[in-house]
Amino acid sequence: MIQVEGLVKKYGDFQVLKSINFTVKKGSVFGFLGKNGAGKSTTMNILTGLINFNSGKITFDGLNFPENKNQILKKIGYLPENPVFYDYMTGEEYLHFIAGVSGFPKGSIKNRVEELLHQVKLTDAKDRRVGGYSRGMKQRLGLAVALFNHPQYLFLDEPTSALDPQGRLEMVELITELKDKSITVFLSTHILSDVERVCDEVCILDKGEILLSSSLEELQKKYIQPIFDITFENDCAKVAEELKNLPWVEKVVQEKRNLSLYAKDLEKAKRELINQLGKLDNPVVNYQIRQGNLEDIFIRLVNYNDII
Ligand SMILES: Nc1ncnc2c1ncn2[C@@H]1O[C@H](COP(=O)(O)OP(=O)(O)OP(=O)(O)O)[C@@H](O)[C@H]1O
Repeated sequence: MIQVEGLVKKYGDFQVLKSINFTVKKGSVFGFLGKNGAGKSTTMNILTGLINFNSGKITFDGLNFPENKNQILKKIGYLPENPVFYDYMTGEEYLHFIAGVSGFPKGSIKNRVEELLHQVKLTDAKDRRVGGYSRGMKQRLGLAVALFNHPQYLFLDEPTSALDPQGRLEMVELITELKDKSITVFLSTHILSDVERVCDEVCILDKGEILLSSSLEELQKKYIQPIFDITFENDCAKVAEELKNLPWVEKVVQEKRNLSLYAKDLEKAKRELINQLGKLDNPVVNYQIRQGNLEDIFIRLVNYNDII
């Protein structure tokens, strides 16, 4: 278990992390979410010992960090956002190189490399130069590096954000397989559908503060509610302004002719919305009530429109 209490990080006068608290349960996949600049990489860099922090307490399985840094780092694997390789080496050579520099027992290297290449599905590409790998393949090679020493804790910084849908799917599948091996995964991302697929716990960081920390299941129970999606014949910015002011409306998100309405009082919304729409001079061409997902929760909690 990782416990973070009152963690503060400052750069000069700028407080990047404003006394944050969270717990990562053993064996869970912990989704650490936030917009660009929220402080995700800073938190990961602190937890993986790359940078210091100003105040607060961090423990890994009850062991204080950084007092027991060397002991703790042995249990950690880290895949940075943009892993860097020697492009002239093949995937297999690169893993042998990593084994050498990390002091892995010589007699076991060959087997471990083979095992990892198989695990990250690069066996067929092991003799190709890394320079010719796709981004997805490079991320998977980076994952193999992070997994080399059988870590108990794996930190993945935006592992899917630069990938195409196929690459993302492959990475998410690999993370799901790690869950079965009881590795605790700390996954920083802003791709909400990936979080929904693979995470057990979710923590939302916004401007250096934790907005919410909960299991995905609780979050869905508490926040997921139906959403009214309406398409108009014409741009509906004016309609959105009018609806926003109604007492039973929580939030309205509008783009061109489309509008999504989140209701404070669902029963009232079901009855009143139709009446309101009938009074407008902008005809409705589509109206549906849809079950919300994690993206909708985010839109309600923070303005995530710029990243989704
Ligand atoms: N070395 C530094 N010196 C000064 N400010 C920094 C430094 N590193 C990060 N910051 C600032 O701290 C804030 C948080 O940055 P961080 O990289 O942790 O965010 P993030 O949530 O990981 O965002 P992204 O998704 O863009 O990587 C940003 O405002 C950033 O400009």
